[in-house]
Parts: sequence; C-alpha cells; structure tokens
Amino acid sequence: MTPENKPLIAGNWKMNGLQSSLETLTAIAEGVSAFAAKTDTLICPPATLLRAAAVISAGTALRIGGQDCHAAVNGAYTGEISAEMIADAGATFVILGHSERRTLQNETNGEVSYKAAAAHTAGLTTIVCLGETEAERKCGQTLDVLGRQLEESVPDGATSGNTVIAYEPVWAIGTGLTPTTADIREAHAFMRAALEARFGAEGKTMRILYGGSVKASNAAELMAIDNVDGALIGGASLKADDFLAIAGIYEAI
Ligand SMILES: O=C[C@H](O)COP(=O)(O)O
Repeated sequence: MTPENKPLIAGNWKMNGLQSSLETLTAIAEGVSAFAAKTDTLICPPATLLRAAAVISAGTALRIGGQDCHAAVNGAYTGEISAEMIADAGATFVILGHSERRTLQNETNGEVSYKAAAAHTAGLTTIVCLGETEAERKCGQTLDVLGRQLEESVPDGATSGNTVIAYEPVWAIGTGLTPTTADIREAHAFMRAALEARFGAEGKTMRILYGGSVKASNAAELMAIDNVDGALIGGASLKADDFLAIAGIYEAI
C-alpha cells in the first residue's frame, strides 16, 4: 500500500436495500470520518440507491461503488448499466467478477477483464474478485485458480490507483467459515508475487482485500495478516454498527 492507498474496508450490500436503507448509509457516512486518517471506506449499494448514496456521502470520507457494470459504453443492452452511468451517478468504485456473478451469470475471466477496462476508461476504481470453490480447494487447486483468475480478469492498464483485488473463497461467502490464517497468508502472498511479477511497482502496492464471513469478531485477526489490505464485507455491512466496528479496526492494529 502507499500513503494515498490506505487499507480499504468495503461493504457489498448485494441485492439488499430500499430507500429506507439510506438511513443506514447516512449513519455509516457520518461514522467513518473517525477512521478516515487510517482507513478508506466504501459502500456498494444496489444500483437503485447509487445516486442517493452518492449525494448523502458527498463531503464525507465514505466512497460509493456499484456492484457490476457492462463492458460497452452504451447501447441496446436491456437492463444493463454502463461504467459511465455508475460514474455519472457519483460513484467512484465498481465491484467486478464477484463469485455470485461468475457462478449465477456464468461470467468469465475475459468478461471481467473487459468490464474492468471499461470501468477504468470511465474513471472508476475496480474491485476485481477472485476465489476458489470448495471443490477446487479440496483438489489443491486454489493457487492455480487464483493465478489464472488474476492473469485473465485484470486488464493490462491496471494500476494501484485504479485496481483493487478481493480474494473471496467462494465457500467462505455467507457461511460463517473462513480459511485458516495460514491459508489466507499463503493466498495473499501468492497474489502479491503474481501482481508484482506482472505489474512491477504497481503490483507491489495494489491493495488485496480479503472477503468471506468477515465480522467484527474476526476482523482484527484477518486484517493483521501480511498482504491483507482490507476487507470486502457482505452481511456485516448491512448494519451501521457492524460495519463501523470493522471500519475502525485499524485504529487498534
Ligand atoms: O462481497 C462480499 C462477500 O461476498 C462476502 O460476503 P459475506 O461477508 O456475507 O460472507
């Protein structure tokens, strides 16, 4: 990480959040200012809340992001949202390649890379998600899977300023399960080496988040692991107190 790239605590609301949820977002936007010196914070709400969330967070330390974007600039893609539309709404980040999309939408590494390039063109910072399935882990394929996903999902124009990596073991998402500290250390060290080999100094400082059942109870242990530069949080980001408890973790590390 670099001084301008502090650890990042990001919340992915997934398909959760109505207009009434903006009260929670307001509480988060107000609360993260206490941690802004040490920690970057981000909430990625559903697209229906993006503009309102950007208006609420304007002038605060909280950043807003989308959860996906189309690779095209515009056109006949019913139901899709372009990177430019996310930026136009006032967001500055976008999550791409989340396993729930890779699995449910059969999203490929190549599609993620094209989307990431479009997001960079629109001025967004991408959070590119990677992770092995339980079957791949049991077959000892974790590092092979991560290496291939890194190589094929991250476009050549990636820098530490426009790209964040999120390692999310698929079997740890929403399950309450996490890999061992040793397994997370090994995966993040492997990804760091792969990023440095491909992107040089940019790869050395590109942030690598951990995601998968991060809670206030385990965040300190997880965030203290080498090459873990923050977290991508699902369930624990839906309540302000839960998210702020994790966002403040670097105050104590
Ligand atoms: O994007 C967030 C990840 O899917 C983790 O979700 P979770 O914290 O509910 O396990």
